Amino acid sequence: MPVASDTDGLDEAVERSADALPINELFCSLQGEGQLAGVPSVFVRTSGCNLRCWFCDSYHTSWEPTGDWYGVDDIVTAVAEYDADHVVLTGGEPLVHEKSVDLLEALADRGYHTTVETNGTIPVDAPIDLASVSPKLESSTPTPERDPKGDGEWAKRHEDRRLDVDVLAGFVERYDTQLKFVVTGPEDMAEIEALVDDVRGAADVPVPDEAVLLMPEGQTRDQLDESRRVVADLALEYGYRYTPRLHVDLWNDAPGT
Ligand SMILES: C[S@@+](CC[C@H](N)C(=O)[O-])C[C@H]1O[C@@H](n2cnc3c(N)ncnc32)[C@H](O)[C@@H]1O
Ligand SMILES: Nc1nc2[nH]cc(C(=O)O)c2c(=O)[nH]1
Ligand code: SF4
Ligand SMILES: [Mg+2]
Repeated sequence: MPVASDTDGLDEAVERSADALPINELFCSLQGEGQLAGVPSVFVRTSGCNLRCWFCDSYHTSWEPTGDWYGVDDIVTAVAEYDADHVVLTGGEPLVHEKSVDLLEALADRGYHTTVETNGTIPVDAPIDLASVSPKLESSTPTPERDPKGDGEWAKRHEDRRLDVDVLAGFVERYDTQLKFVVTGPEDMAEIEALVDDVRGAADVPVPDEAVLLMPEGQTRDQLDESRRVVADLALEYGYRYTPRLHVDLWNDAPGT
């Protein structure tokens, strides 16, 4: 069923989020992205997002959100069916849902290592072992030409919301954090450099270059064949870290991977 597309509206989804989480999918795979790439992990994908990246690889959590509502205990039970001690909470944007904090607390109580995949626009206080923050660049904005659904109706809202340096600095200060940028080409680098500088200026802890990850844009193996080498060369040139999209390399765009 359709679920929250945003946190602004007083729709049924937001009311329901008071006692449950809208889950789009829950599966076990290898972490495909970032510093824990290759680690067997259970993925809990919530539905609903406050942004609309034109390239979103999880269309049915953002542009057309769908999912079913589950209580935290039921989610923990489903996670425990798998033989993995890492859990990745993702979406959609998991932090639009207050109940994500309860889920993270329940997972931490049971000894799981938790990663949260987030766009870094919503502050949170929760037991998070790795904050995998993916700040959204101008190249993510759904302009009329790039909008996968309409004629750019979301462009302004996306632009207004996509970056908050103080919120990003809060993640860096509070959690072990990786800043994982989706790179569409060399034109993204000036914005990445300026943003990393701004976060360094706002945070009272260091942000080492190895915590800044460049990830090629691409939802399919064919798309990554075009982008991964360009982005790897940019990582070498700028001294940042490259991250593959291992799951796409291995399983292309198959669901549940
Ligand atoms: C679907 S998002 C969900 C979490 C959160 N909303 C976010 O954007 O970080 C999960 C990860 O996939 C990345 N991503 C989404 N679409 C992508 C694409 N077409 N190519 C590369 N990475 C993509 C996001 O930047 C994020 O790091
Ligand atoms: N294997 C695999 N690794 C991932 N790392 C982050 C993902 C995400 O969608 O947040 C993801 C995903 O969807 N699959
Ligand atoms: S912020 Fe994440 S879930 Fe939301 S549209 Fe962008 S990539 Fe998709
Ligand atoms: Mg994914």
